[in-house]
Amino acid sequence: PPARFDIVTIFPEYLEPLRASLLGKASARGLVEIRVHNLREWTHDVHRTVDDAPYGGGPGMVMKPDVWGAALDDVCPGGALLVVPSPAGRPFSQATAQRWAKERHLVFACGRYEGIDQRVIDDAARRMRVEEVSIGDYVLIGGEVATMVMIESVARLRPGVLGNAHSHQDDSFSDGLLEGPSYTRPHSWRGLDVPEVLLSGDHMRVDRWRREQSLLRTAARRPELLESAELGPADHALLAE
Ligand SMILES: COc1cccc(COC(=O)c2cn[nH]c2)c1
Repeated sequence: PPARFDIVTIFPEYLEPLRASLLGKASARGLVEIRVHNLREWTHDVHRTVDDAPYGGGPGMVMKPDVWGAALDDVCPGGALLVVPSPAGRPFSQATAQRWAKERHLVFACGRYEGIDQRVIDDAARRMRVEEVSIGDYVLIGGEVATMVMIESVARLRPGVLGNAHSHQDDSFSDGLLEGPSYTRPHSWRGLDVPEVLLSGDHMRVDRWRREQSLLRTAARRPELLESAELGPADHALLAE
């Protein structure tokens, strides 16, 4: 059965890229089902207002609870998982993507302005699972781009979405370390040569070299990942050098 992604947004055209390329093909093949809903369909006034001034004052605007409540009543059946992209959310990671890839139905609420009235989330949590999730420590204009990031990372884990050319078994982070450098032909390019080990045909040596490159790159760029990675004595020896 296809995984279903519903997205509620005031900028439906922002989600057009999901129709293109890989995900477009996956949708066409019935592997995933992506539906985009315009939040303004649930407004009640002639101006189709979705936001209002924040109680307690302060800058910016807050998205109205009644409009969102009406939209989520229609879009979310009981069993769905509601995702709210937000700078204030729990961090999104590959582990989140793996967990969500098992879900039948994900609904993404794309907030803008200063956010969505908290009661929308509190009310939704009465009848479905709700997760406020951050894709990183920076502030976007709205949740649409974060939603595309998350849908892409989840959809690619669904069987059949990726051609078998690039399986996700050996994803980055699959062993908790960063991927090292990659090379392809020609073996010499602008005076830069491919590391000789990769041309050696010695698979044991290649595997060991790649592990070393992952360790060194992780130590240099993301040392905090080393704590949770499974390192053997050879790994510790290399890092101690
Ligand atoms: C729900 O309320 C808001 C308010 C403002 C922006 C957004 C969009 O999300 C982000 O900016 C984001 C997500 N991960 N990192 C940044 C949502």
